[in-house]
Amino acid sequence: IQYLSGFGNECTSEDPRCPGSLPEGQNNPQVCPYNLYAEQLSGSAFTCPRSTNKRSWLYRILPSVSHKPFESIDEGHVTHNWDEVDPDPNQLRWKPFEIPKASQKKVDFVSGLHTLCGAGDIKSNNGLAIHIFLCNTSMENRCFYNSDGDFLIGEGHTSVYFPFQRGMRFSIDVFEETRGYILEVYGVHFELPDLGPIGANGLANPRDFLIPVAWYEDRKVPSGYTVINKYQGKLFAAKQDVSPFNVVAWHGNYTPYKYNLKNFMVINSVAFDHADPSIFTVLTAKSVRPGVAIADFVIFPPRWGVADKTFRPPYYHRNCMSEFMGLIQGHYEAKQGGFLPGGGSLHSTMTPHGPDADCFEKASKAKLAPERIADGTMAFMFESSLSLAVTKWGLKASRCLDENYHKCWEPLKSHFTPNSRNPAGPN
Ligand SMILES: O=C(O)Cc1cc(O)ccc1O
Ligand SMILES: [Fe+2]
Repeated sequence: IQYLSGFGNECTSEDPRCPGSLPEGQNNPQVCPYNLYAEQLSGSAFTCPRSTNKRSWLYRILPSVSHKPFESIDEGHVTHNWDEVDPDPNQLRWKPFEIPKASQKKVDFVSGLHTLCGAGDIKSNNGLAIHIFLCNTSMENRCFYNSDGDFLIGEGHTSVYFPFQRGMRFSIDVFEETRGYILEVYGVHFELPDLGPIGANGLANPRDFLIPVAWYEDRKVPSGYTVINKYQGKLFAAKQDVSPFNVVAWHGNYTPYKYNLKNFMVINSVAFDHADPSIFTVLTAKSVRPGVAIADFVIFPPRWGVADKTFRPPYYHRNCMSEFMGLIQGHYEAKQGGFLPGGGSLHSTMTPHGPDADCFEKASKAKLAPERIADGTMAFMFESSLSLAVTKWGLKASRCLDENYHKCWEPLKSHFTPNSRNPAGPN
């Protein structure tokens, strides 16, 4: 696959098998080149300001409307019911979510979707959901699209994240038992965070976002191709007799894209103190309140720790935001044990959290030489201004909730020495 690069750019692309397939100078010729159908995909209201206006023109073999009616299907475990269980402010941690064995049951991306937590309202386009997918089989003659919002999808083996924006169809192939995390935001799109005093460059650089070029298949599927749609939180399926991946040419700024987390340009403290994790924001889905996100996607990438006279791991914290964390690979610096790749944790609004007792003891005594932090590791956080509710699957059916999580802080003891200002005086 070839890619164009840039974040949110206006691009044009033609499948090289059909040169000249993009109409010249207009979007709706009476007859399109190669007798294609013109179809607009709108990712924003027509009337959005230019800076947030998103749409693409697709030139396809058949328009998307060539399908049989949608019917409700009973697959996966997606929900947007945030009242399934009573609220629970406790620190929650999940062991690695179990992937079904292919030898026992074939499960693809859609049938392996499970909603873990979320908040807000799908119908008024305000909120988010965090889903886990657990699958062992490729989607065969099936594709998926989400009417409710954008899906930011990451899986465990690569460090590549795929935001599939609202309405875009995709089909996921897997080569082994596969697990991953999805951050869904309703009604808004992910953006690059502003850089402020950092300047014009840094964090996730726009040119590292890759957009696939046009490529079509003109494939009849007599047995039926199934288009699955998540609409108002429920799954529906419609049959058609051709592949939907029939776009010969397109232009616009509303496209699928992918980003490799290894390209993240890490900025951090080079003098003293632990900077807030917002310095590691890859993408943000903004709310209408300035500086307040529906959800931020934040990573904890491999880097150098060099801060002097500093307790270097994450500080103890209570936050008005909700913090869901996952681990793609390696170990997270604040929790050496218990937080495992493929698991997760949720520290809800104002719920205390921070390094486990072991981490505190070690980091308080450590010699502060320059040190590689998180080599071979990729942890991430979905941080939201909404107060998240956990689903029945998350609390019970997944059978992965770690009942002993709170014990990692139990050994914390007072070191208070009221008569001695040990160790440091003013600098
Ligand atoms: O480990 C966490 O919970 C996330 C986190 C990271 C950090 O560097 C500072 C604060 C914080 O809550
Ligand atoms: Fe925190």
